[in-house]
Amino acid sequence: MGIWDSLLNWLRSLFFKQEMELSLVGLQNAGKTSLVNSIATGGYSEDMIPTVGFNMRKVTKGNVTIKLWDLGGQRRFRTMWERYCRGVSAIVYVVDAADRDSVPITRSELTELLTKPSLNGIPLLVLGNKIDKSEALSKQALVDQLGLESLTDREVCCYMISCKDSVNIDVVIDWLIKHSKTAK
Ligand SMILES: Nc1nc2c(ncn2[C@@H]2O[C@H](COP(=O)(O)OP(=O)(O)OP(=O)(O)O)[C@@H](O)[C@H]2O)c(=O)[nH]1
Ligand SMILES: [Mg+2]
Repeated sequence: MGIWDSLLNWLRSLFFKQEMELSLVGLQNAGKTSLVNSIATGGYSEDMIPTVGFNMRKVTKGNVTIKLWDLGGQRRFRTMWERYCRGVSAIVYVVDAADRDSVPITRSELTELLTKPSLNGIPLLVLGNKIDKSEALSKQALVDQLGLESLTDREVCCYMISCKDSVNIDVVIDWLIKHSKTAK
């Protein structure tokens, strides 16, 4: 590579390099840590350890460096969700779409989180995970049961995914990259 090419590449990387910060929230066992692994390496494991508190991971996709706050979903950790969602480019809310009994709780936790004034206007990506399971809800059923259509004061998007079978992980990454421009 000539010196001009190197210089051009360097300039390009200066202008196009983007950073974003995201928080992953949702009930325990929804698959948040599995999603981080899926985005970072495409790996998947059945033997996951529940997240205690939170983990931070940095993942680079193309020119975008994504800082991910992977939060614990057990009840005792939910009070810290708001703190880690402040100032992020997007909130990613992961739902176990195959655990139908937990949907009312996940809805009330989401509603509670979104009432926080500090999180006003932050885009929300809702992911219905585990669609490899036959009992998983359809996208429309999940949207209805979570009441997503009534959320009108921010951008809301919903995808159905499987970390296990790597379904729609590419669509999630595209959505994240598109939202990196608003990174602080
Ligand atoms: N069938 C299926 N199982 C999944 C999928 N994604 C995650 N799991 C399983 O769900 C369980 C919980 O996954 P985690 O990623 O640890 O869930 P989490 O949301 O991080 O849980 P906490 O850290 O406790 O909040 C693990 O046994 C995973 O293997 C999926 O797409 N399909
Ligand atoms: Mg976890």
